Amino acid sequence: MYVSTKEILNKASKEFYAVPAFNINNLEFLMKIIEGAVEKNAPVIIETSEGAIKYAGNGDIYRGARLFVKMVREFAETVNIPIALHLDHGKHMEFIAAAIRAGYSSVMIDASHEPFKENLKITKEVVKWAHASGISVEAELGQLAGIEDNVSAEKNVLIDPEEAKIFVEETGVDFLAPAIGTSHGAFKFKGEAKLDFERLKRVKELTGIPLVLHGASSVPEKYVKLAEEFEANLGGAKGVPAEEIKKCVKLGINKVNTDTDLRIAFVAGLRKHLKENPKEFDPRKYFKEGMNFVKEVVMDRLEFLGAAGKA
Ligand SMILES: O=C(COP(=O)(O)O)NO
Ligand SMILES: [Ca+2]
Ligand code: NA
Ligand SMILES: [Zn+2]
Repeated sequence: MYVSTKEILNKASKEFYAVPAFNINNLEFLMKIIEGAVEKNAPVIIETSEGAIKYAGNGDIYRGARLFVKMVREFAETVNIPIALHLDHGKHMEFIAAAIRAGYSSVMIDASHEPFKENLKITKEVVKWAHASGISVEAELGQLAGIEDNVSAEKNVLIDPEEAKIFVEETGVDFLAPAIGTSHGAFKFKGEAKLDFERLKRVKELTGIPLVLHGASSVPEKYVKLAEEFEANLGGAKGVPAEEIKKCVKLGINKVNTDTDLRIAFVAGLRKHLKENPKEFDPRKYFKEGMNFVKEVVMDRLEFLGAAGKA
């Protein structure tokens, strides 16, 4: 079923488990995410960044958004697990407009690089606008270091729990992404992962709404090693250990954004297959191994987040 993200996340918030939000850019990743979620009998959130929409629409934003809605709805309406489609890191109004018009389940307005008051103002407008079409909204407070699609933040600016309370009350936002120490991409931490659990606990207490963990890929050693065996160069790649993410779920994280792990799993399989099958030129064959690794990551994540069996 194609459902609202709010429905999926309110249930998860009540029962203290989390649902992964997997980023896609194409059919191949979408197929394996759905397959994995069906096998795990789990709800799943599909999300696309602004870059993914530009990529799919070949620059035509509305066409890209519409293509993803049609692909995801086609899958959702033929399986009996709840599936939502979410605009990830919406920063420009034309993407938010396209996602709302195309029929996304939810949109993120990411104005977290703006000063608090500005972020609040922008988010409040988007909430009014999206809610008028029955679409739920995610916003972000604080900044994740690293590249966020087209905005690069130098350093982590952690969320202020007291500000979060005011922000949620004033904007009516449906779910909130608190910056608590993660960052996007494959190179997250210099040393050990350090997430501010106390701060997360406080944000949940003061807001009481579903919370989102960005930059939540674990960058599993297994796929990094395999990719490097076949000439990848991912030296120093480091993610958030699954145990740390599980602690976040216990403290109130309900949506766990995962992009990098699928990319690394896929490229490991692709490199391996191409190297081992120099005669192969059928994409249905040479994509297969990487697609199966994507499915492995999906099923493992659904399991450890507690979403398995919750469809
Ligand atoms: O936050 C993410 C994904 O983060 P990763 O790079 O850790 O997969 N998307 O919005
Ligand atoms: Ca941001
Ligand atoms: Na998001
Ligand atoms: Zn993110």
